[in-house]
Amino acid sequence: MLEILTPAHLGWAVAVIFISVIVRFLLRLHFYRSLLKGLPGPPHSYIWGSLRSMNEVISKQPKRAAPQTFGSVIKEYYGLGDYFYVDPWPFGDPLMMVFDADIMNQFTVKQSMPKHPEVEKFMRNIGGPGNMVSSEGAEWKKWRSAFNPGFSASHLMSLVPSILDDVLIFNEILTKHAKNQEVFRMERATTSLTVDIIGKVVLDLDLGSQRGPNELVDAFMRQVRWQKIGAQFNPIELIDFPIRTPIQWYLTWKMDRYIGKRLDERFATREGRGRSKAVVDLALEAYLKEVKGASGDLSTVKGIDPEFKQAAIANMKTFVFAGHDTTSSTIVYTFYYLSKNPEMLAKIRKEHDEVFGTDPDATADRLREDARLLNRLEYTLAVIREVLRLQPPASTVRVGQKGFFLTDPKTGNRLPTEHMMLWPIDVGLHRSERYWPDPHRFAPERHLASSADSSADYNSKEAWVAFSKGNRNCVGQELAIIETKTILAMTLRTFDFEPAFSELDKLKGDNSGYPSDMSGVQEQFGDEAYQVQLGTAKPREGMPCRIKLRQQS
Ligand code: HEM
Repeated sequence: MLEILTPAHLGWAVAVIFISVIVRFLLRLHFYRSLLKGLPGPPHSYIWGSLRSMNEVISKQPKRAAPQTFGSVIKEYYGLGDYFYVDPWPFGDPLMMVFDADIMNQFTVKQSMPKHPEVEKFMRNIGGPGNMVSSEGAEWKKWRSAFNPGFSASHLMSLVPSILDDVLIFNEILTKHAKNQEVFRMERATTSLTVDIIGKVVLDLDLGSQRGPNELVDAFMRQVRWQKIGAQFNPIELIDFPIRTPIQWYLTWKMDRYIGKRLDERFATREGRGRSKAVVDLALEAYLKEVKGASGDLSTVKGIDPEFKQAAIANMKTFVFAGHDTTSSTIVYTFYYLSKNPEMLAKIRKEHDEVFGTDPDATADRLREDARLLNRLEYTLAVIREVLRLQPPASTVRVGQKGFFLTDPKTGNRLPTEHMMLWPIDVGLHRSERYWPDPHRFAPERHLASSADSSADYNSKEAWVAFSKGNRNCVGQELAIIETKTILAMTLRTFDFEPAFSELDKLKGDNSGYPSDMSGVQEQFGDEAYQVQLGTAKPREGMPCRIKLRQQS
């Protein structure tokens, strides 16, 4: 045998493998480059696809800017229309970037196209197989219906007292920062707050991450930092897998073990507990329904089936992730925009005085008595919607299919989607002059039904997509709004907030995972608080800031 394998044979084998790899590469290059022929987009070449033209624009942006912002700047730089195609192969699939609400509706509402495989890849380490964000069809439906009761309006209102307990701790932390007169990263504080809130909603557990370290939260935060953002935006991801992959496996194992234990505990103690709408208990309820079957006999069920348990864990993790990251950024950006717009800050404070009385310290009691007071915060809701318009933390990404064409509403042209990633660009829709006059201006009035502001355009809500649209829209949107309103009601009249990007150097090496890097371009859309990608899109550098107690100022 060994005699047959001469060096010449080995040489030939290597040459054949090498040539096949090259041929395959060239065939795929030809395939992808031909796919976009004649379609609108930035300058495209046979060798580079759209990579060079993308780079021309992206290199002028802050180096850590969130990829979801790039579509808008590419559109503006090359003067493109409300949809166009980009070809980043071999770093990723061709993208169809959509800035038109009608076209977006065609693949999210009229027909809900499946999530792109990149979503599954993104969720693999944060959720896992069977998670609700990336699953499809019967599996997705099963979980969405199982969890829906956990997000009913009446149940969410019943959560307000528990949210208040966590916000009171948050206020103690802010008070300490105010008294110490120190610069700190607001995003760290709001993330611990929203994690603690979601811990109760999902696991019926006080994770206590505002007070000190927690194993699950620590693993989660590290996992988010190791999350890929796509090789087309960060090419290092093509080669760093020997380090990234084992770390991600380890963190997944830690999170699964923690949540698995909680599931077992809840399973063992399920009798004697009344009907609970914590996500963990809704998952168990779905399981018991499934195993009970037609016979209705549960006496033989001694534990949770491993396959079901794995999917339940994936969904718990998904809720913990989706339920804190996005809300945390929204709160931080609300503080930011209000600090830049004192007259709006005065207006929202006035609304809180009117609804809760003029003593801010009595707000928690008022809300414990009647959580429905939150429904009266009309201006506060407009502020939150406007923050989410300018800084949406997440978006949906779908996959095109053979035979599935979109229609240009202006020309009636059929637009191909096969082999494409279909991406409604939230940032682009939200900052489009076509839908929002003076689009970069922070103007909550746009969302009020009774506004004298002439820029308000009430018919344009179809272009507000912060929670996505259609049957895959955000299941946690009401919770996010209730939570954010509660936090704002409890903080805005007690503290004055001030961004402190110029003092970033004081936070260098603070173990937050943020680099405190002030080099290069540090503005996007005329704003220093641009979004970076860390899990979802978050405020740059975790929003360094100073805070003052109002009686101090
Ligand atoms: C301001 C806060 C939030 C924003 C902006 C937001 C945004 C979004 C968006 C854009 C999607 C669609 C993602 C996609 O199609 O891939 C989504 C889905 C989802 N969100 Fe949220 N979200 C927020 C808060 C929450 C909260 C608090 C929870 C949980 C309690 C949550 C749980 C989920 C889940 C489970 C999905 C998947 C729904 C499905 O596919 O059926 N989100 N969210």
